[in-house]
Amino acid sequence: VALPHDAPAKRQVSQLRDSYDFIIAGAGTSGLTVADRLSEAFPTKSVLVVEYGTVEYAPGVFDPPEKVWSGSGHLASSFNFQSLPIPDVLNKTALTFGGKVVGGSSAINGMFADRGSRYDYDAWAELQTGSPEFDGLKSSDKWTWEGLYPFFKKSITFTAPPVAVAEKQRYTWNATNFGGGTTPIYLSFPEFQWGDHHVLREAWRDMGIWVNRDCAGGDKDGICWVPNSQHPVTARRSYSGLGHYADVKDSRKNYDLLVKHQVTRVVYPGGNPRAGPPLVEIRSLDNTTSQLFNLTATADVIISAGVFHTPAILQRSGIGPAPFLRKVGIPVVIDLPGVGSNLQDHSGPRLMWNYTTPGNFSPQPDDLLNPAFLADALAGFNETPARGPYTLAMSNSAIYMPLPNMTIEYFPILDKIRRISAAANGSSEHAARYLSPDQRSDPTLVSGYQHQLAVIADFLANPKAPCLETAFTTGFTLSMMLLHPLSRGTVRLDPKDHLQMPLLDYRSASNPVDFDLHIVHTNYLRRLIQTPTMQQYGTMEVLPGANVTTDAQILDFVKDQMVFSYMHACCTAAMLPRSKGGVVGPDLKVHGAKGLRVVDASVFPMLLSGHLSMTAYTVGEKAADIIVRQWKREWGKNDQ
Ligand SMILES: Cc1cc2nc3c(=O)[nH]c(=O)nc-3n(C[C@H](O)[C@H](O)[C@H](O)COP(=O)(O)OP(=O)(O)OC[C@H]3O[C@@H](n4cnc5c(N)ncnc54)[C@H](O)[C@@H]3O)c2cc1C
Repeated sequence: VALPHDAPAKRQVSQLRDSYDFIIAGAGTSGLTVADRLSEAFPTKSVLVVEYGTVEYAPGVFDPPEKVWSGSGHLASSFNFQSLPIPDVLNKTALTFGGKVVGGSSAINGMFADRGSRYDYDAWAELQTGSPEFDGLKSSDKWTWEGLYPFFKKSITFTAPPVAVAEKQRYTWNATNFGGGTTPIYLSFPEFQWGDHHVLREAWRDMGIWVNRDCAGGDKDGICWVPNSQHPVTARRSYSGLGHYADVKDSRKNYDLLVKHQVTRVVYPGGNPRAGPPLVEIRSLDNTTSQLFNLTATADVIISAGVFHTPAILQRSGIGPAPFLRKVGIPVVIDLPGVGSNLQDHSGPRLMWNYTTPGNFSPQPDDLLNPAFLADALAGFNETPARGPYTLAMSNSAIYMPLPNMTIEYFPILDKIRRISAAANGSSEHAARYLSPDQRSDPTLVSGYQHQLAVIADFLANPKAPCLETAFTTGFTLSMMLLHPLSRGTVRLDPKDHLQMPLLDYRSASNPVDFDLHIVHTNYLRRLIQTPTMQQYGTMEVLPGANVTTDAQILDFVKDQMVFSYMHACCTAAMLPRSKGGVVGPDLKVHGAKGLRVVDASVFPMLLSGHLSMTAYTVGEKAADIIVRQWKREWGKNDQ
């Protein structure tokens, strides 16, 4: 395994070629996937990736020298965002992050390597209907579960655990759903579990939740095991900075990486978006007073700067909602209202408890305070294969619960959503009312949002499509993640300084149906406390707490304890028809622009029933396949 900090990178514009065939903005999860595939497919063509951060060592979520388990670990460099105040939730602010390093967020994330449910991706395709460019796709080219499944497999290499480990931890999986991939993005099951893990899995079963032997094949409901993105032998973090750069760089003379540079915008000479590909304007971050440089791509410019910076680059380029661009003094190149709209993230409060009759939950994180246990843990991490607590990231099992399985009273919620989705213009329930004030008058955004609400209502009615995720982490607490929020936020340039971090308006629970769902989740999950397994340890609820009983009290609890971002923001440059507020088409090309594509989590049309990295890799793989096919046709076979 190559070490990421050994990988060569360029740091000055003077080290670059005169021009490149492909230029990619952002060396993150999707961006490096695309760069790897393009440089592999076209050895005589050149690929440049421009990255804001630099090449760093990216430790796992819990790696030495850490001596106290925190569940977040010492991370590589990140962008730290604080959102604007959230009026519907006590004017609190959301905290969220993004990787600022080669590897992007795959270098700092929780290493929970799951896929969404088949219904998520089929919902994407449903939202994409109604325009010829999407409707005309053959089925393998569609952005459905079936259309993505081969790329999920291609994007990773899964290694089954040794039999003894599988038996000890009772891991189950279906190799068919993982097999075939040889890409060095490694997925594996850790050797170690904290002692309370199997207690909780038992308690989930007491609740009547079924065990799903494999959740990577699209059927994602019940109790799931989830692999971690880590090497099967060393248990070190596996991420795009390694698998799609350091591991392949030596054999790719046509693949360059420029670090410590910000892509500020793309420039269409004469402001004509049909005369592409555009120039890529960058500035050095070693010397921010230095001049701006323009780089030339002959084939495509691909923006992969992540869910917050991708819309910022587009807006600085004059591609975005025209009224906003005019307000902040940017000449409009393409009026595209969807740029920076449709922001979604997983949110929810946490359930907490104490055991009054402690059981034998050994080993527990506190054991690390014992010098002998710690010494063995540190030694185990350097053995081959690695063993012990440092092989476990944060979590690798979770429950995925459909709404009809959590409450029999879900019809009123569906009714509410459907009423909002179908309400006529002018009605007090009309969907527009739930969008931010600057978006309500845009018919494309409203129509796209109406369709999303209708799709979410169908999704929530489906007894196989999950609505709640609760992932195990040690420490007597469980997060109640709302998988398909109805609220939508925005990302906008900071009018005071366009080059700085964009402003995030999370607008959590601006559609109050999200509160209804949080209440269902809380009522449902607190039943865990009363299960025989938990009661044998005298379990007492700490949060919400015994005195919180009515829905009104639970609502107050939700507002008080809400985590606004589980670090799964998406969808701010959605792959949807323009008539539904979309930003890119099925080939990832920005609507109305030539030679400009977006490939990262921004293009997801809607949030999914899982964490995002595996889908970000997969979108990168499918996008690369589309781009390679298009340019192979264009350049002819002899040129490859
Ligand atoms: C703290 C955290 C924990 C998470 N935990 C999990 C998890 O456990 N499991 C999971 O599946 N998902 C998790 N996620 C989500 C997942 O990792 C991300 O959604 C996914 O990796 C995003 O990929 P991306 O390609 O869209 O963007 P990124 O991987 O974030 O890449 C964007 C890249 O663009 C660069 N960039 C930004 N602006 C510019 C610019 N102007 N010029 C040049 N470069 C720029 C950035 O530095 C970055 O390298 C987590 C995310 C975070 C932040």
